[in-house]
Amino acid sequence: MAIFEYPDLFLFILTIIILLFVWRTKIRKKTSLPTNWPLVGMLPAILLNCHRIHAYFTEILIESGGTFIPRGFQHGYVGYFRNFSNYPKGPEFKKMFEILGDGIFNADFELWELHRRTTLSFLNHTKFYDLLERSIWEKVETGLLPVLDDFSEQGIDFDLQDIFQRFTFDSICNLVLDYDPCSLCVDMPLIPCEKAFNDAIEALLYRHVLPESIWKLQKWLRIGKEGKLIEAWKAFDEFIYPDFLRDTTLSLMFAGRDTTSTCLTWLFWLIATNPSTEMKILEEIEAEFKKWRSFNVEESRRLIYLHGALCESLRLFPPVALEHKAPIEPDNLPSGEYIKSNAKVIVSFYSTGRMESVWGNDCSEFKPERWISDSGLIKHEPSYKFPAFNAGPRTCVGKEMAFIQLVEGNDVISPRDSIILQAKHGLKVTLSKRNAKLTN
Ligand code: HEM
Repeated sequence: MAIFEYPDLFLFILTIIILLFVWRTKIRKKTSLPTNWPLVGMLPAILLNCHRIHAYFTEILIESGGTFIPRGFQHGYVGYFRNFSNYPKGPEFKKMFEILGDGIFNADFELWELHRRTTLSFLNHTKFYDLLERSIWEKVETGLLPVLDDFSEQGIDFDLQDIFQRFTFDSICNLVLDYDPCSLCVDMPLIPCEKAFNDAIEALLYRHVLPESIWKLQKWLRIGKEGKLIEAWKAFDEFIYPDFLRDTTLSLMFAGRDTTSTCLTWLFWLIATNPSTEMKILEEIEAEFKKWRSFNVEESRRLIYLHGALCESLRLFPPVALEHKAPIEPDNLPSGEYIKSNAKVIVSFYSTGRMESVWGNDCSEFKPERWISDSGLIKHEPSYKFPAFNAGPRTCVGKEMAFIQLVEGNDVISPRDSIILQAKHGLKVTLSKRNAKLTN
């Protein structure tokens, strides 16, 4: 070849090519934006980051100014929305969450309005909060306390997330089915329906990431996460008699079990890794109530710092991390992006909580203080800034109920025991009595 007759020129061109390659690799390393490959589009990057998908989407959104249009794996947009009536959840959402049938989460338009009115009439009933407080407190006394005491006496480590999941599962069954399955007791019985929620939620998350054809194939072959989802479905139908109320009941159980237990788990992880926060929560309880004792919902409103810690946990780890929308009419997003009708819009609540542009430079730090105003009260943040309970007409109807459970869950542990974080997978902890620990 002629070029080999001019070795200097050959070396020069080779050096330029290598430099270009190194430069491109370096530039690419600095960016989180996925490469758009022929045929497979952005799927490889998405699959590589599957294990940290929320964090990955956050990096992408920060880099692209809040709105991102992925290509090649699904028709999709990740960003923010407005104009509620144009943004139902759409048929794609229902396909993914088929397990919830025609319940409130899957419903749009008239059916959703009907569900919402019915659910609110149940939750707004004058006797509801008395009943709720009594039933949660009973669960704390007959379930949570004895189980924690037992683990503490034995000095063995256990999964706190499992405890909280059992706590919220029993509580929600009590309210919705008027039946307490007693999954939270010293024997820690295996109740298939209770465990089925974990498999179902994992499979539903994977459906967001994998192309529809792949998860549908897995479903057909009954393998992987889809196989587990089929088993979970069976467990639900064996637990809740599949009549016309099945979808309503299961949706409320979905809403009430994992959200609150996830929030409690993350809160305790955050407290365990931020010891000064733990001390401040304890000092506040001591200052308000003088000595350790249980407190009711009304009294709990005086615990401003604890409230701030809960909001901070929900900001950093919102249990519902995403929201789906599918516009009826084409629209322009606030960022100016044009979206077609029926495009899938995913709003990331997780990312909103971790944007410097929304929460400031210290957005990744756990700081309950950011929720306390100069006058020492809880700061109200607009729901579009703090969407852990969603924003707009589809705001969570169980927010008050969730806060009651969250506070009662803390009521038990904070004053009594100390948590030592031990290991990964769930939240492995050992519990030791605070007084005993102090005298050691
Ligand atoms: C920390 C606890 C909770 C959090 C963070 C939370 C968050 C949310 C979010 C983000 C949504 C919107 C979901 C969507 O539209 O796709 C939602 C909806 C809903 N939540 Fe909660 N939730 C919590 C606890 C509860 C509890 C205890 C209940 C009571 C049963 C409940 C009942 C509902 C219902 C029925 C909806 C559907 C509302 C609608 O579509 O109009 N939630 N929740």
